[in-house]
Amino acid sequence: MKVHIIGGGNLGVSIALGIAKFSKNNQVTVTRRNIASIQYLSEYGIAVSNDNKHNIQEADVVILTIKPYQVDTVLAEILPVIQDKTIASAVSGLSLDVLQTKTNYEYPVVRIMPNIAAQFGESATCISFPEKYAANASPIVDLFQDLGTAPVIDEKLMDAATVLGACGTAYALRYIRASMQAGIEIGFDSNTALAIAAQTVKGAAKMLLEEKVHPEQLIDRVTTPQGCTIVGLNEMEHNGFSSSLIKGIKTSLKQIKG
Ligand SMILES: NC(=O)C1=CN([C@@H]2O[C@H](COP(=O)(O)OP(=O)(O)OC[C@H]3O[C@@H](n4cnc5c(N)ncnc54)[C@H](O)[C@@H]3O)[C@@H](O)[C@H]2O)C=CC1
Ligand SMILES: O=C(O)[C@@H]1CCC=N1
Repeated sequence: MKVHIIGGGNLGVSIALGIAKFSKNNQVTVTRRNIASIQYLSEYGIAVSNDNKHNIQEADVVILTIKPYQVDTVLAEILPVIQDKTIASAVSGLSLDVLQTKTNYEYPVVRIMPNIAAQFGESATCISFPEKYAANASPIVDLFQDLGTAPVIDEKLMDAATVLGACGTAYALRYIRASMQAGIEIGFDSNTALAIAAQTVKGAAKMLLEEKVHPEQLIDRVTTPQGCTIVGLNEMEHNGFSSSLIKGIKTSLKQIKG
């Protein structure tokens, strides 16, 4: 499959690199208004252009990784030249209904919500589409499975998926940063603290994903009675650790829903 990504910014570039590295059956081109900062993608065999219509004719799928306020301009430019190509949108908050209205119900549409770990084959990409476009969506689901996991979900959960799966990258990184700061305070240099904190999160996530158990079952294995883990965990909870995460995630969701 040939993929044309419009919007070579943070997300567009991470998807393009992910495809080049992990999805050998697919080819990718990228456009952006100012291409100076993404010229290096050509080293990965990714053609870049500042013309959204360049390379678009050869594409099977057009992926939109632009900001919500850029959608109308881009659609006005590309719709006259893309006939029945599938449009896959990663634009946050843009529902399939609104996208279909903007495209006059004439194009197969798919909503995708990847995260920037696509570049490392580790995105959690939620996908939804109208049932009538299942056949068009199928190769897109396959592609994002190459870039991590790609569950198909009910569209009413796509905003929630944006928060949990895409914003979630930032939340996880902030946890790592806080651990690193604490690590420095208790004696490590910053590089060592970061390496330990990041690997510990990677290990915890890997155990969860492979053992498919509730996190608390693994926490039980770490918390020695009257030991140092449980007193630290309880102190964090007294200070609102879980509560602040839950409140933050709900606030992010409110922001998307407007
Ligand atoms: N950054 C992330 O982690 C994620 C972002 N998203 C969504 O993806 C979209 C893009 O987000 P980012 O990549 O962070 O933004 P960004 O600002 O880094 O990327 C957007 C890119 O589109 C380009 N662009 C703007 N107008 C254009 C046009 N007319 N033609 C071609 N290219 C144009 C810009 O130059 C920019 O490079 C947003 O809707 C965002 O909500 C979704 C999931 C994760
Ligand atoms: O912060 C944002 O609005 C975008 C959507 C998901 C990740 N970044």
